Amino acid sequence: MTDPLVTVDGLEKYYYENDTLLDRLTGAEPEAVQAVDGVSFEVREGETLGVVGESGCGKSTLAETLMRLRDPTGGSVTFDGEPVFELSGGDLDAFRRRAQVMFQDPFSSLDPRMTAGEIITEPLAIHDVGTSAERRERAESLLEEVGLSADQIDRYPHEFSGGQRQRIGFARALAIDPEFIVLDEPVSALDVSVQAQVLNLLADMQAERDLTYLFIAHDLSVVRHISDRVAVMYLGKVVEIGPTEEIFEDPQHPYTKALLESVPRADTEERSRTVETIRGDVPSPRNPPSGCSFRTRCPELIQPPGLDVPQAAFREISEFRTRIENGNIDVDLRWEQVDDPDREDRTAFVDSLRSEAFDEELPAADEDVILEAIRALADGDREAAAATLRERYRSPCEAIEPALPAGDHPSACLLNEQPDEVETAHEEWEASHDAPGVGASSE
Ligand SMILES: Nc1ncnc2c1ncn2[C@@H]1O[C@H](COP(=O)(O)OP(=O)(O)OP(=O)(O)O)[C@@H](O)[C@H]1O
Repeated sequence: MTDPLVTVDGLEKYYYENDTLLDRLTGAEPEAVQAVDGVSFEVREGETLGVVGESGCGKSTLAETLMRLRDPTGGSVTFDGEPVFELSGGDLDAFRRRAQVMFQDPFSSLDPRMTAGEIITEPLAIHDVGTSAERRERAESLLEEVGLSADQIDRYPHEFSGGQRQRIGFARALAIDPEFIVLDEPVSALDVSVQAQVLNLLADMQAERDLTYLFIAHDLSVVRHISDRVAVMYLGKVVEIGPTEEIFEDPQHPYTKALLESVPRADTEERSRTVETIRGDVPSPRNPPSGCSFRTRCPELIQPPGLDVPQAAFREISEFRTRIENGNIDVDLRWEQVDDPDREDRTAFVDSLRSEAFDEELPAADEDVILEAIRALADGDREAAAATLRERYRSPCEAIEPALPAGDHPSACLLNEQPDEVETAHEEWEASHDAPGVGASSE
């Protein structure tokens, strides 16, 4: 289980949505959706690497790009020593036989006009393997292998249940005897009871046929039992990767910890504890946050040197800052809410926004700074409000981009061990921000 079968190195897939002729004529910069943004990992022979992350974090784009179903915008993939994006002719054909993909939705990924037998044998026909009688025989035995019966070969997808359709999809992926299968959310659309059966089938087949899997899911509990290692993705990047038990027992990245906190617990004692789920929405991959992309939702955001606000309050301050920086506070609406069309009662405006934005008690010095910022907003000076908060509350997490160091269980977080260049940048940043309000505004 040590040799890598698949090596993904700095893989990048940006979608350029606004790259129209007009944009090109006017010289407008195309707006990139940074769906996969510099992903590196290995899948070792015979193992299952689970990839998890919330919807939209780039899992399917990663799968499709590494299978060469989409063109990458950067990086490379190596399959058994061969550079996948440079293959052509017979070598590309061989790759397409050795690596298969099985998609999520059992209701849309199978062609409704084809019988189970036609669906399963299609890859064999494409690659011109066997006579049609041999292919039919192969489909019958595959149906049996995946827990269906050979006499269902002439039925259409609508005659099968969701779990049975996934079995057909899996039989199709197995038809050509691949070594590597990308399973893209193979059980997400199924009931929990059926999920377990399909997962068992995947595990049995892997053992029987020495398969290597890349198993994609948005749900950590699904990958736990089938994966040897797990990679956690957030906004197009891998933020942590490691052996499955370590990821579950000793998660390193605040995002992984938050994902684990949101997994429902079986045991009652644990179920009753306070579970802090991940706050806020995933930022747009068109405009990901600077520095660490998880910082806008992170419960462990690092404070600048010399500042020591209780963490919950710091988080509220940071969220308030983000709203101001992004222009997400409607000043006109706030004045309407305080019922002051002449905009004279600044105190009412300040009290109203202060109590809406903060549940936490703030230290006196911070209370003053927050009120100063809100007064600037009341005066219509959003930039002054943003600058006031930026000066005191700028976090290294927004200035420095963490990276995955080498090792068995790395995580991309400034709180954890980082590659030398990131450590150095962090130290230099700290040195130039020695106390709240000192030097911070120079950036
Ligand atoms: N063809 C496309 N053109 C432009 N943007 C796209 C395209 N396909 C996906 N995206 C965007 O890229 C990002 C990543 O999408 P992707 O489907 O890879 O994520 P995912 O983690 O697989 O999500 P899900 O689990 O919902 O499928 C999303 O913001 C999505 O809107």
